[in-house]
Amino acid sequence: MPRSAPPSDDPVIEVRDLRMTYGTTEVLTGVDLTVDAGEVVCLLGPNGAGKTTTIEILEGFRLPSAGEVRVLGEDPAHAGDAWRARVGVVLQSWRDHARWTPRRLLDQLGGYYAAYGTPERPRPYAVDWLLEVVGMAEFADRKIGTLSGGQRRRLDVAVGIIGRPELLFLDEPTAGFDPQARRDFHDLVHRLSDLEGTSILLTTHDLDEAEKLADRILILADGRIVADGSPDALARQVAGTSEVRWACGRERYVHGTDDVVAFVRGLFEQHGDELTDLEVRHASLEDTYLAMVQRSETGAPAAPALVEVTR
Ligand SMILES: Nc1ncnc2c1ncn2[C@@H]1O[C@H](COP(=O)(O)OP(=O)(O)OP(=O)(O)O)[C@@H](O)[C@H]1O
Repeated sequence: MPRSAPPSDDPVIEVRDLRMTYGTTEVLTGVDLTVDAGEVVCLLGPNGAGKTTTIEILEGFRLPSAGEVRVLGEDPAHAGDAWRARVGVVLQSWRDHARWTPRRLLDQLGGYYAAYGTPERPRPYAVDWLLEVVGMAEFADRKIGTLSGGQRRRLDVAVGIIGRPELLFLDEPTAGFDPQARRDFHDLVHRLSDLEGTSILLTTHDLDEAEKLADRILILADGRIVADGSPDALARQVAGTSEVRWACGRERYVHGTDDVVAFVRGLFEQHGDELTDLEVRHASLEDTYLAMVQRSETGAPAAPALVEVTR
């Protein structure tokens, strides 16, 4: 596939004060977020926080109660077919056309996008290439109805990107994937982002996946975005971000610190040759995430992720 033109400077997604109420329940209470062209942004949040609601509003499948939403420069609620051809959506498990083969389905769907191709961004992707990159080449000519859950999920991804989208929405894309399929999928996201310049907004509950894929992480809790930054930048916002474990003779110790070098230097000065073991663990995205969500729920400053204990 040819490399696409470099992304423009305009944000691909701009959301201001987005609100969503179901009945009397206010699920989104003022979401502000921006996604720049070419970014991979991961939206995290507890169950029921409103991630799917937010994504569906951005996809134009759900009308918000209030707020300003621009996706690729348009309001998704009123955008037309040309806009939709530029946006990729991976929906939950493809169940239609059980007697068709993945190749035929992708051929058919790809045909709809041809009219929206441009010299810089020809559409759709070549079906053989796509079948290969989503790891479906060996199932390409099987009936869709006979595919396993994980194989079908790969087909969902292929269906979502056949039109060579500039912006791709992925709502829990790897749920049900085995470790190999998950790794293949991560490679695909990197490929789309690095080689195609595709902007990607995804949700996941797998923090390891978020850390691997995201340029930037957004945490949605209590109806709004409570944290926004790279995994490293978020970790630095949480106090006591590293854990030092050491042993002196038969005694073992643990201490949380945000200045590992100074602390370890002090340990050597104090114990020198008596140290028999030393291990440093930096706060994981999970530590950071849990501290941030806890802070938003209680309104209190994030508790140090690690507490000092001995033995
Ligand atoms: N059509 C609807 N009618 C009424 N309430 C809804 C509707 N859709 C979602 N909700 C409620 O809105 C809240 C947010 O749901 P949403 O699916 O957006 O959360 P989520 O963050 O994607 O959750 P999860 O991580 O569990 O997938 C939940 O309390 C849910 O019950």
